[in-house]
Order: sequence, then C-alpha cells, then structure tokens
Amino acid sequence: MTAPSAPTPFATDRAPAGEAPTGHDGPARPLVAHPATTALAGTIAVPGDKSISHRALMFGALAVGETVVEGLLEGADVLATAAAMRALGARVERRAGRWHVNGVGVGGLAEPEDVLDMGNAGTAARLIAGLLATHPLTAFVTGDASLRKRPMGRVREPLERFGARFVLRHGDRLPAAIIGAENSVPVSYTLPVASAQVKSAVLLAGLNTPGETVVVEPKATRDHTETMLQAFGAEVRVEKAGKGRRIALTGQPELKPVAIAVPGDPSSAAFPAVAAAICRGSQVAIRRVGLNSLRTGLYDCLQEMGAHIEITDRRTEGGEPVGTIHVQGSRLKGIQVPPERVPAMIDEFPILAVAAACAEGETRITGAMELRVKESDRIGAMAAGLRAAGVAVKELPDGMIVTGTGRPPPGGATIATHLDHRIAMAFLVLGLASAAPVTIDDGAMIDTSFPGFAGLMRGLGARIEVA
Ligand SMILES: O=C(O)C1=C[C@@H](OP(=O)(O)O)[C@@H](O)[C@H](O)C1
Ligand SMILES: C=C(OP(=O)(O)O)C(=O)O
Repeated sequence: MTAPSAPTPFATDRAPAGEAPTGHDGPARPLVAHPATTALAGTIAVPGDKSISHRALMFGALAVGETVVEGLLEGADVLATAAAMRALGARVERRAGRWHVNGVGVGGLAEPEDVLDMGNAGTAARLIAGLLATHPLTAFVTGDASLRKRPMGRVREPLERFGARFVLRHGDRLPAAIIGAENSVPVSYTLPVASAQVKSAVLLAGLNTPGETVVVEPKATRDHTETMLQAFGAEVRVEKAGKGRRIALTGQPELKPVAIAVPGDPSSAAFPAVAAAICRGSQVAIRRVGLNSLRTGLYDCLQEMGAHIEITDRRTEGGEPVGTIHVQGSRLKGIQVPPERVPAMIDEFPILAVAAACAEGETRITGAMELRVKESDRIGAMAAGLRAAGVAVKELPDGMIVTGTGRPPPGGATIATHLDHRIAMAFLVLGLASAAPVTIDDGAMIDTSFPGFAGLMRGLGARIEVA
C-alpha cells in the first residue's frame, strides 16, 4: 500500500520509508485523486482555523465564566484539546453547533486523573505543556506515533526556567511527565527557532506566574495567542524588536470570557486555492478565510507565480481580518520563496510544492528547516512523493528545488503520507492536475485539520475516491 520513498541524505528519525501508518485506530484509508476532466468551480467555506480553535478552548478554560465559540474546527486535533481541557477541570460542551467553555480561572486547573493523549496535535501538546508547567500538579502527556517523534525539548527548556520539571523519553520525545511549579518565577526568553508554539507555551506558563514574562522572537510568527489573550483581558504588550517582536505579559490576570467567531483556516483554504490555480479554467471562491498577514505567505507566493487571485469582502471579525479568496486556473511560473516569508506559510509548503510541480521553471525553497520536525519530515516526504509522481525535485537540508515543465506532471504513483494530513491533501490535489491518478496510502489523518475535505473538493468537481 505504501510507496517506497527514496532514502534521504538528511533523514531524521522518522519511521522507515514504507512502514505502515500506526497513528490512528483502524485500518489505513487509501484515497485516489483522478485528473480533472472539467474545471473546478464553486463557492465554498473551509472549517475553522486550527490555531485559533485550540486557543479558544484553552483560554476559555482559564477564564471565569462562559466562553462561547462559533465555528470551532471540529477536527481531531482540536477535539483532543477539548478532551484535555475537560480532564483539567473545565466544562466543555457542544450545544446547537456552538462550543461552550466554562473556565476554572487562571491557576485553577485540576490534576488530570489519566494520561492526556494529544493525538497528532503538536500545537495542543506544546501549549498545554505551558499551562501545566505553572500549575502545582503532575500530568502525563502522550500522542500518536507521529507526535511521539516530535521534539519537545524546545518547550521543556524554557518551561523548566519557571520551575517546572519534565521527564521525557530519549531525545526529548513524548510521553512526558510534567511536574508543575508550586511557586513559579517569571522568565525572559529569546526563541532559538521561529515558533509560535514555543512562544505560546512560554506565555501560557507566564499566565499563572506573578510578575512579567517576556518572549523575544527574532522573526514574527502567528500572533493569535497575543491578540486573543488581550481580548480575554490579559495585559500583553507587543513591541517591534529588530525584525521580530518583544512580547511582555503580566501574570495572574483574571481572564474574562468572550464570544469568539473562528474564521476559516487559511492553511486549509490553501488546498482548494492551489487546486483551482493548477486546474485549467477553474473558478473557485472561498468565503470568510482568515487573512492575518502572519498566515498568508502562500497567497503572496501564488500571486508571484502568476496565479489570478482576488480578495473581496475584506473585514475584521473578532480582531482578525477575513475575506473571500477568489482563485482562477492560471499558468504558473517558478519563484524563489523569500526565506523571511517562511513563518507566514510554515504549514503551506507541501501544497506550495504541488503548485511548483505544475509551474514552469524552478521554485526554490530555503530557510525552512522546521519542516523536518512537523507531523512528518515534510521536506523528505514531499521530495519522495513528487519524485514518485515524476516531478524533478532536489532536496536541500532546509528546503527543496522543484522544477516543473508547465505541463501536467506524470502522476500515476502511490504516495506514503507518514501520518501527515498536509502531505495527504497536497498529493490528492496533485492528482487533480496530473496526467494519471495519484493515490495516497492513508487519508485518515486529514480529519485532524480538515474534516470533510474530500467531500468539499468533490463539490467543486474534483474526483477524489476511496482507492
Ligand atoms: O501556534 C500554532 O498554532 C502553530 C504554529 C506552527 O508551529 P511551530 O510553532 O512549530 O512553527 C504551525 O506549524 C502549527 O500548525 C500551528
Ligand atoms: C504542523 C501542524 O500542526 P501541529 O504542529 O499542531 O501538529 C500542521 O497543522 O501543519
């Protein structure tokens, strides 16, 4: 079922190529995408933003009173956060399509009786580690086969400075035991990697710490933690610092509940957007997509590649810019992705590589080393999959060079997705624009971030079926 992938000289400690997925219950769910014989057309909405959904549940769980969330992403990653917040003492309920969170107040989280299983969700695991680090409790955290391979030392290191203790497996991997500090001390921390998860873990630990917690980020990353905490009533000051930012949080605020309308996820919208751009004659509109400039690097790249993209109905909802993205089938050309844009499109590289495979000329991605420690080694997984589908690709330590011919890639391969939802969706989109169908070994992980993906794409005219 799983296509053998070429060995990579930059291989990390991922499962060996060809190993069956083991990160979800039940058998693998192979899917196949057939070359589009008609243009994709229609107006759609994608599910709610994953980053904002995790935070809405976590901050609601720390507020005093009831937070109501509309448009929450009901994907497996966010449902794992909901379950964890319940296990920590908050009341989290879905009623009439809305999520109601009754919080316990900052400092009020209870010791969970059982292991917190964060499934496939790196964001949930790292942000919750921040919360646990400054509550006087002991908690055990684990995840699926993918999450158990991802580095947790990046949060252990700053969180121990607050006074927390961590026991992790070799290489700072989950499962972890986290013993929260009884009397935490504030921390000033400069991020060694551009990571909104690490920034957020430190700020969340700072919430239940007296005094001022400071995070300096050398490159600006998504700022949902800062803007949402401000909306919940915390004192968070953000200043420019060189090319990045300095964020200072005053600890032990009383968080007040808010009503949250979660915008559509620009990282999910990226898949139908690229599908429209690479399938000739297509006209697709995606409504109410979040357009925070720290998230929209992919759309800048697509425009530079020559994609016809227009944004209408721009407005601000709940502190976040949103709008309708219109994409037309376009002739694309290769580009050089500016490395400084990487944080603003960190999850979009798999689908950018697919756009590059359909473009004419060379697309060069550098400065994206972080892709090697996502749900899979996304550089290795994309390079192997594109090669299997007949696309010329050169793997770099921190990126790749994809060379397209401007004609449909050959396709006709079965792709190993390595428990990675974005690899799975990216290759299904490639199949729509290839000469022969593209099969993925397992589509089950798509539900982590984009439940209903295949159905939504079928509604636009795509042929994506059970293989
Ligand atoms: O903070 C967040 O919500 C996220 C931050 C990013 O991770 P890093 O912080 O590891 O870059 C991103 O890849 C992830 O999907 C969501
Ligand atoms: C990297 C991602 O998520 P996480 O780190 O939360 O698993 C992603 O959704 O692409």
